[in-house]
Amino acid sequence: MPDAADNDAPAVRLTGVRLDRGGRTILDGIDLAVPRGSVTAVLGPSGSGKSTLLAALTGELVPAAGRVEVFGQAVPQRTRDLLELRKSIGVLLQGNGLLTDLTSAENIALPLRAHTRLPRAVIDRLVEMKLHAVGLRSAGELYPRELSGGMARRVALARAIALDPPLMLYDEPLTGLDPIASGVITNLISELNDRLGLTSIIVTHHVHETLPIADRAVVIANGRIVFAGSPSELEASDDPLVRQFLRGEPDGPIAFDTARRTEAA
Ligand SMILES: Nc1ncnc2c1ncn2[C@@H]1O[C@H](COP(=O)(O)OP(=O)(O)OP(=O)(O)O)[C@@H](O)[C@H]1O
Repeated sequence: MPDAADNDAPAVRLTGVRLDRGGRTILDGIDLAVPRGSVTAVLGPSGSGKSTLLAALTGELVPAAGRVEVFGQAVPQRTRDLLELRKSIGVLLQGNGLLTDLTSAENIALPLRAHTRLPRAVIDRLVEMKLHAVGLRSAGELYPRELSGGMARRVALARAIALDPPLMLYDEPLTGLDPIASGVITNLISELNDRLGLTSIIVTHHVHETLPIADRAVVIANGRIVFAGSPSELEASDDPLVRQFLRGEPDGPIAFDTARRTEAA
């Protein structure tokens, strides 16, 4: 959890960060500050390094250069310190990650069981509150296979906020959802951010669904940040890279086949 002394630091700060994977540089020269309380959309084409950026925030990936800070503290490398930091970061992964042989309530209780010594009755109450927060009060006894895609995503979200983390990271939270379920999830992300006083970072290529709830947008392409600013500045940008990305055009300054080339290598 953040120290009182770090109250002025941004929720996340990257300074001169380089991230390598499989012996290849994925992102370089990354400077980014995410203000506390904001919702930041990290946009970019497939394979541009959005998930890689999140991996650096959770300490899963150690930067090859530069510094990554969360609430004013450098992301530690020592396992024990890293586990402590991770309690303050809620992550909603692309595939929900729900355990299929546990009910929704049991899934949400998992982080509470793993990281607290709270009595069973208190955990049950907290689980109820989290289900309520995502609008699924009566779904606790359902198994993941009994949930629609949108409901499963909401249960995963309830589990991600189980420990009341001040920082939420969303990796493609809208993938596989129909427009109605997408709307429910984006509203929930925004509402939870405001109501619980969180900071949220949403990695996505669903630009038009995500920008309405974002305070800030960051676009990464060709291994670097090509835009950082407000959603309206993004829409108004005449940077060729940004325009190509927003319009989804295959030809232009963004090398869209980067990921494919890497997989073949
Ligand atoms: N564990 C890994 N080892 C080696 N290379 C990796 C690893 N994970 C990702 N990469 C490569 O790093 C690059 C960036 O991947 P990343 O998943 O961060 O992109 P992304 O922008 O999140 O893509 P998507 O939108 O498709 O999820 C890709 O070229 C990918 O092949």
